[in-house]
This record gives sequence, structure tokens and C-alpha cells, in this order.
Amino acid sequence: MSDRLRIALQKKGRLADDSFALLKACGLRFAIRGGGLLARVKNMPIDLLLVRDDDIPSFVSNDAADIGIVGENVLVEEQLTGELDATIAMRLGFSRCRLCLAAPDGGTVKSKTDLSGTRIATTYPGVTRRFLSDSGIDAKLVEMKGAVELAPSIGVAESICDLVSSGATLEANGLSAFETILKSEAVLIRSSRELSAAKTELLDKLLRRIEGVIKSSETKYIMLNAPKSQVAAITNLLPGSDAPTVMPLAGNDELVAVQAVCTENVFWETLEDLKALGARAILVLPIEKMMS
Ligand SMILES: Nc1ncnc2c1ncn2[C@@H]1O[C@H](COP(=O)(O)OP(=O)(O)OP(=O)(O)O)[C@@H](O)[C@H]1O
Ligand SMILES: O=P(O)(O)OC[C@H]1O[C@H](OP(=O)(O)OP(=O)(O)O)[C@H](O)[C@@H]1O
Ligand SMILES: [Mg+2]
Repeated sequence: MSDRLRIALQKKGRLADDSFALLKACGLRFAIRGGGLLARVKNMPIDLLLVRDDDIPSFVSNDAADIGIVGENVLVEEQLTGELDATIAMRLGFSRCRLCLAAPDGGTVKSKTDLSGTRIATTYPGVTRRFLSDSGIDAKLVEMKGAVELAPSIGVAESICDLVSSGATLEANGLSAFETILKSEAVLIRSSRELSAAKTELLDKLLRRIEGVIKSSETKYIMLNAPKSQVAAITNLLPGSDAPTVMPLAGNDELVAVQAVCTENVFWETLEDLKALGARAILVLPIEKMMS
């Protein structure tokens, strides 16, 4: 293989846009067009292999790609159902969802204790089978390729094991989740193969940049004016900031300016609490890049 680092990515779907955006935020310049399988990064020796998400773990395992971005659910399923040399190098925090057991509202299956002797429809036989065996439940799996939420209404299973995010799909089909068997997010995977020195250096650089992008997306710069008497209480409320800068305001003896880097999410509730303590002119600013 050439010395260009090859990254397997989902071409289109729930992972694709955030994967492309993450790599672009890391400074990779590329364009995804038409039906091409390979996109070349213009400013770094990196190629993007654009494929169906299910193929990503095996491509990484079989050396068709050096690394890949895939849902943890797909990685774990492939680890359980095949011989796979691919493990998580970094968690990426997007495409969060959970693999859940769900059954029709008002039906006979209400919890995992009702599953014995029933049929469960799923596209994740490996993870579902592991859960059943760990829980000592003897149920039959009905493997499907998609549209699993329809299985109970067409009479092929009493419950399903499928991905849930907002819960809208379950609700639209009159189903309720009663057990989460796997929590998932997008992950960057690699094999145990040793990479060339050049690729290792490039991968390390990419991983550090991804870390920086994830950290800066959670980090905000907060600026506000506060009554002097409330500075201690106000700085206590700033999420994940340890040393705020406190400065005098020209021509004002009662108020001071407070500025801090918050390393945790700043929610509307925090701003409301700050305001209740007398903070004014509160600004929350994004941080574009970070490196410590
Ligand atoms: N509703 C959701 N919300 C957030 N993430 C999700 C959701 N559904 C799935 N995912 C995550 O995104 C991954 C890809 O989902 P998608 O629906 O695009 O897969 P797919 O239809 O199998 O795509 P492909 O055509 O590449 O095979 C899933 O494996 C999961 O990790
Ligand atoms: O809880 P929700 O927010 O409704 O999300 C869950 C749905 O999302 C995924 O399917 P997707 O919409 O990607 O379509 P697909 O079934 O064609 O993969 C998943 O397979 C569920 O069906
Ligand atoms: Mg798929």
C-alpha cells in the first residue's frame, strides 16, 4: 500500500456528514462528489474510502483501510460475529444512539423476564445473542436486514432489538423500549497492524487534532459583568473553569468584568442562574481551536 493514510468513512447516512465535518475541522481539505469510492485529501497524504458503514470494520481489519469511523454498535456486532482485527482508538461523541429491546404497547412482553420462548427481530444478532446468553434467556432471533420496527405488526416477532435515538420511530410504530443493551457513538477504529513511520506520525497528528476539535466544541469562552460582592458565587457557577480573569470596569466601582474558559457545556440554565446572581451583559463565545 502507498504511504497515504487511508480512512474508511460512511459515504451517505447518519455518520457521513459529521465524519466529513470532523475531518474538515481537523484541517483536511477534500470534496465529496458523485459516486466516487475514493476522495483524495488535497493538503495531506490522506485518502478517504467512501463505503457502506457495515463494511468499515472488515476493511480496517483486512488492510483495505488504515483507520475508519463507524458506529460502536456496528463495530461490536462485527467483533461478535466474525474474526475482526479492529478496536476503538478514539470515541468521537456524535451519532449517539442506543440498541434497545422494545415491544408493542399493551402487549405480552413488558420486560426482559417476558422474553423466554418468544421471537425477537433484529439486525444485530450478535449483540442481541450476547445479551440473551448473559441474562440466561432462551428466545429465538429473527434476523432482518431493515424495517425491524414492523416485525411485531406483521406477526414475525413479539419484540424487536433496534437502534433508538429520539424514540420517534418506536412511538410511530406503537412500540416502547424496555431494556438498553448497548450504548453507541461514532468511534475511530484501527487494527493491531503496525503502520509505517510516516503513517504513524500522520495518524498521531490526526488524533491530536481530533482531540482538539472535540475539546474546543465543548469549551466556551464566557464574558460577563458582575457585582463585586457576587464574584465568588458567580465564578463558582461557571462550568469547568478554574481561574477566571476579574478586571475593573472603567468608571464603575460596583461592577467588575469576569472572563473565563469553561471546559464543560454552558447551558441556558447556567445563564439564568448567573443572571439571578446579578451578572449582566453575559456573552458565551465559541472557541475555534485548542491545543494544550
Ligand atoms: N437515529 C439515530 N440517531 C443517531 N445515530 C444513529 C441513528 N440511527 C443510527 N445511528 C448511527 O449511525 C450509524 C449509521 O446509520 P445509518 O442509518 O446511516 O446506517 P445504514 O442505513 O446502515 O447506512 P449504510 O447505507 O452506510 O449501510 C448506525 O450504525 C448508528 O451508529
Ligand atoms: O429513535 P429515532 O430517532 O426515531 O431513531 C431510530 C431510527 O433511526 C435509524 O434508522 P434511520 O432513520 O437511519 O433509517 P434506516 O432504518 O433506513 O436505517 C434506526 O435504525 C431507527 O430506525
Ligand atoms: Mg449499513
